[in-house]
Amino acid sequence: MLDRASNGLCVFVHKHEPICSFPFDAFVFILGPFSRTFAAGSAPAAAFFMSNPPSDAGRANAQPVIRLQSVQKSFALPSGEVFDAVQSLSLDIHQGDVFGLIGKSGAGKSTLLRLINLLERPDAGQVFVGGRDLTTLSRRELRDTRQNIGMIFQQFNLLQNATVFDNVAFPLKIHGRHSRAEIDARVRECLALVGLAEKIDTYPAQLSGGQKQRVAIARALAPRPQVLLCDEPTSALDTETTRALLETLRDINQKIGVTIVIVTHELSVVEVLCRNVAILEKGRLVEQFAVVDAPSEERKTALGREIDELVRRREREAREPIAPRSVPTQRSAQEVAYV
Ligand SMILES: Nc1ncnc2c1ncn2[C@@H]1O[C@H](COP(=O)(O)OP(=O)(O)OP(=O)(O)O)[C@@H](O)[C@H]1O
Repeated sequence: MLDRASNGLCVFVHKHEPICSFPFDAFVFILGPFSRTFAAGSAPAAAFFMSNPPSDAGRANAQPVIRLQSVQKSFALPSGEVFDAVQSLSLDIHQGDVFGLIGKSGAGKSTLLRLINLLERPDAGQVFVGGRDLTTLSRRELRDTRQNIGMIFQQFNLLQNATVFDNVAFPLKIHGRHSRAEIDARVRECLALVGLAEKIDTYPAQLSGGQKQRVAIARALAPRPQVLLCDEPTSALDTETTRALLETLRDINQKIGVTIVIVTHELSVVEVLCRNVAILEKGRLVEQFAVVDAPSEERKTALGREIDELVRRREREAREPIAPRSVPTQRSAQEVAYV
């Protein structure tokens, strides 16, 4: 049985005992795509999966996989005032891209990301994913269309009392239209993709933070989405684990062409992973550019200039010859001999 707790957590209850819990919106999001009501005419998500990212030339003419048109989102504050979190924002993201959303705390990054799958419904504007305007869909149609949009969260949101296998299989089982053999094969495929094949029978508590996030990625990819939304996926991870996870995300993007949209406050994440970036200030898009482009003197924002500086530094490091080994001094040679 499922219950919604007052603290916003979704709790699975058996004989009045809570079995596991995680944020309600995460549950709605994971569950949503796997309704039994898969309409015959809905977006053919599977057809998109395993497609290669188009070339830059092809992308220039292609329809964006995500199109936000003048989206607006406000929240009512306890004081009675209205806070404009996202203000008349338009944005195109193309198939196969790795797209970063950055900005200061409170700039509206997470709200914007959640507008893409309608975890937040815009007060105005349109949200197109895979060519469908999500704002016009019925609840049932939206559930079906969300098959096409995976999402991972900062705190992983795994089912603690389920094995890695069951966590990844969860969305496929709920959908109810896959055979056991299909689910088994798909779970193994996704775990191999994130480098966790050997952890299939372990529980989340036995995994490191980085491994938990990989399980979350595998679960998000299980239904073969066209888009993967990542909300601060490395914020709870140390530097080394972050680097490994970014490599995994890049690898996934290159292997299966899934479009990645990532919210982060770490500029190094943008520099290492993203092809394009949008900078938000007070709910508005103030700058957008291709990270791979040569640094430009025309950057409008401090964050844009900082990303340029990171790119320049990386280029300098790549050009610099490897420093020659220092010749040991007489003293250090003695120390080596002593050891
Ligand atoms: N449900 C809500 N009710 C009221 N205000 C909200 C709600 N969700 C977000 N906000 C407010 O909207 C603004 C933007 O929030 P959002 O989480 O999108 O920002 P962010 O750029 O992701 O910030 P951070 O980097 O700190 O996570 C913030 O001031 C936040 O307090």
